[in-house]
Amino acid sequence: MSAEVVLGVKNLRKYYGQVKAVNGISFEVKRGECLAILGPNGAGKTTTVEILEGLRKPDAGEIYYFGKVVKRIDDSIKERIGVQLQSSAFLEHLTVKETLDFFGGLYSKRLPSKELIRLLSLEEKVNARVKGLSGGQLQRLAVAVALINDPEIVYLDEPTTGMDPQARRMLWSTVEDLKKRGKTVILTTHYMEEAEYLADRVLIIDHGKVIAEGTVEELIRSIGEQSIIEFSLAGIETISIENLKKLLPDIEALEEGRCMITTNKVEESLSQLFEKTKNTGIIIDDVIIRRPNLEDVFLKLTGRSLRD
Ligand SMILES: Nc1ncnc2c1ncn2[C@@H]1O[C@H](COP(=O)(O)OP(=O)(O)OP(=O)(O)O)[C@@H](O)[C@H]1O
Repeated sequence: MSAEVVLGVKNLRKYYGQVKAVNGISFEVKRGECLAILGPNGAGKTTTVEILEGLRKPDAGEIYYFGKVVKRIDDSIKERIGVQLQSSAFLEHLTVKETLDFFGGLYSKRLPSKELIRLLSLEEKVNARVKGLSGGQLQRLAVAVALINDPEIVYLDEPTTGMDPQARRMLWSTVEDLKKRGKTVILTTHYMEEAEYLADRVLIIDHGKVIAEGTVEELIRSIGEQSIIEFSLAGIETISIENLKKLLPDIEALEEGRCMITTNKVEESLSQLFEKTKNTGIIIDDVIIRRPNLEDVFLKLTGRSLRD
C-alpha cells in the first residue's frame, strides 16, 4: 500500500502587486517523506510554506491536509503541524528551557522539553538565556520549538542558514531522526547539498513556479548521463568566456574563475581541453571530474546558478 498523502496543494497563487511570488504551484507530500523545496533567493519558497502554515492568505488555489480540503489553517491543523519560527519570535530574557515551556503551553499535546533539548543537543544551554545563544544554537532552539507539539508535519524554513558546517551536520542528523520517527518534513533551502542529503523528493522552484520535481537521482538523470569536468584557469590576467568559447564551444563559466564542461566523453573532452589551450598561455589547474548535482540541474533548466 502506498503511503498516505498528508499534504497537497493545487494551483497555489500569491501575488504582491506585480510580483508573482507564488504562481500556480502544485505538489503532494506523503507521510514520512522529506520534501525539499529548493530555489534561489526570491523564488517563492517562504511564501509557499507560510501559506501552508496559515501565516499568509493565498490569492487562489486549494490546500489539502490529512485528506481534506481546508479553507483556513485553523487550530485543528495547527495542532498537527510544527513550524520553525524566526528567532526574533523568542523572548530574549527567557532561558532555553523556559522558551520551550512557554511554547509548549500553547498546545494541548506536547513533548517534554527535556526530550527536545536532548534531540537538538542543547543540554549545555538549558539554562542559558536566549540573548546569549549563538546563531546556530538559536536555529536549533527554533527547530526544538517546531517539534514541541509532537507534530505530524514539520516545516523547516532554511534551518541551517548561517550555521557552520559542524552545526549544519548536527541539524541534518536531527532531521534524519525525525524521519525515522515517521515525521513528514518540509524543508526549504537554497543549499543543494542539504536537499541532496536529506530529501526523499525535491521540488525545484523558480519565479513562483515548479520547474522540476522528483528524487535527487531522477532530477540528475533528467539532464542526461553525463560527467562534469571542472577546472580553474591560470596563467593569464583576464580572459573572457567569449574568447574561451572560440577555443572550446562547450565551456561554461562558474563562480570564482572556475569553468566547466559537461560531457559524455570524459577522456576526449579532457585531451581537447589541454590540446586547445596549449601554447595560448592559459594554464588549466585544479581539475575535478564529477557527476552532476542539483546545482547543475538548476543551471541546465534556467541558465542561472542557484546562488545568483
Ligand atoms: N510581504 C511581501 N510584500 C511584497 N513582496 C513580497 C512579500 N513577501 C515576499 N515578497 C516577494 O515575493 C517573492 C518571493 O519571496 P519569498 O520570500 O517567498 O522567496 P524565497 O524563495 O523564500 O526567498 P529567500 O530564499 O530569499 O527567502 C520575492 O520577489 C519577494 O520580494
